[in-house]
Amino acid sequence: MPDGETPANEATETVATAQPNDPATATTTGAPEANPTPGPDSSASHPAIEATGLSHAFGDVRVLEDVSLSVAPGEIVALVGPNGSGKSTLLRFLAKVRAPDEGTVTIGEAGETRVGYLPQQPGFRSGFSAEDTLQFYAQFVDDEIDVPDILDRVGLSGAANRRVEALSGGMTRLLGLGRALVGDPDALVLDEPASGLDPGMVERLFGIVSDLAADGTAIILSSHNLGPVERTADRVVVLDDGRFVADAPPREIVESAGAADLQTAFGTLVSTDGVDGR
Ligand SMILES: Nc1ncnc2c1ncn2[C@@H]1O[C@H](COP(=O)(O)OP(=O)(O)OP(=O)(O)O)[C@@H](O)[C@H]1O
Repeated sequence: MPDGETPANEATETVATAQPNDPATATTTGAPEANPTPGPDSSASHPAIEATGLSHAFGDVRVLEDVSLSVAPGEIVALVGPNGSGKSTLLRFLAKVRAPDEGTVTIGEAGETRVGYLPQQPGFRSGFSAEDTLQFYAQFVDDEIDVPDILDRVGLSGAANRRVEALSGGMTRLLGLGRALVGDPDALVLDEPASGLDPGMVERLFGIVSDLAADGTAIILSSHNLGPVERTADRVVVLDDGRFVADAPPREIVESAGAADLQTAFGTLVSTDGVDGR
């Protein structure tokens, strides 16, 4: 890495993801089975992330109207909704990258829970390799970080020495996931982690998520990939028009909609007339 330069992300929102953490523990990856994780840790006394009464507007565009949500350790919560329904906005609040007009977000107990955040459009400073980039973030963590292991987990071992500006869109997203994993965070906020990934990498991505949850990581992710969401998530929260129109295990949502699958149920729950003007 050239002296005096760093591969720090140019987007301020993502700088907040690098937090002093414990060393990463090894996890395995692979295609997810149907809801393969043991599920949320119901014995945990505190949610990893708790949001209460969040409301927000951009000018006269009301984006969120009094939404509340909690994510338990080991739980996978999928946030789904039409384009422009407010998912990214809510996830920024949950990651504490930005504050809502109203409401509170509490992360764990006494500020001890560490959060990794993958923004919808992760950005990296050009001129540095994928490995150098993760090494940069690893220096902020007290313990030694196995960067090659993180690259392997997100499927980027073969591109470790490639400059970030030469990564494809999907590879850039995987590097963003790798950055979110530095330091083995207790909670992960992932904004469309599967976007732009090929089908094999989508399966791998949800496999990584399942493995992390099985190790106790609380995960909330947004996704338009409703097949993997239905197979992987413990709970699906459907956001439409600034409010939650469903918050239940995927099977319950499908059954209560009398649908064959989550994709079909989604169509009955939200307006699909196109992006609204809220
Ligand atoms: N910084 C901003 N300034 C003004 N309006 C914003 C801003 N960020 C988001 N919005 C508006 O808030 C609404 C919700 O946007 P958001 O990005 O949260 O939706 P989303 O559900 O993540 O959409 P998508 O699925 O397309 O990514 C949209 O109407 C969007 O135009």
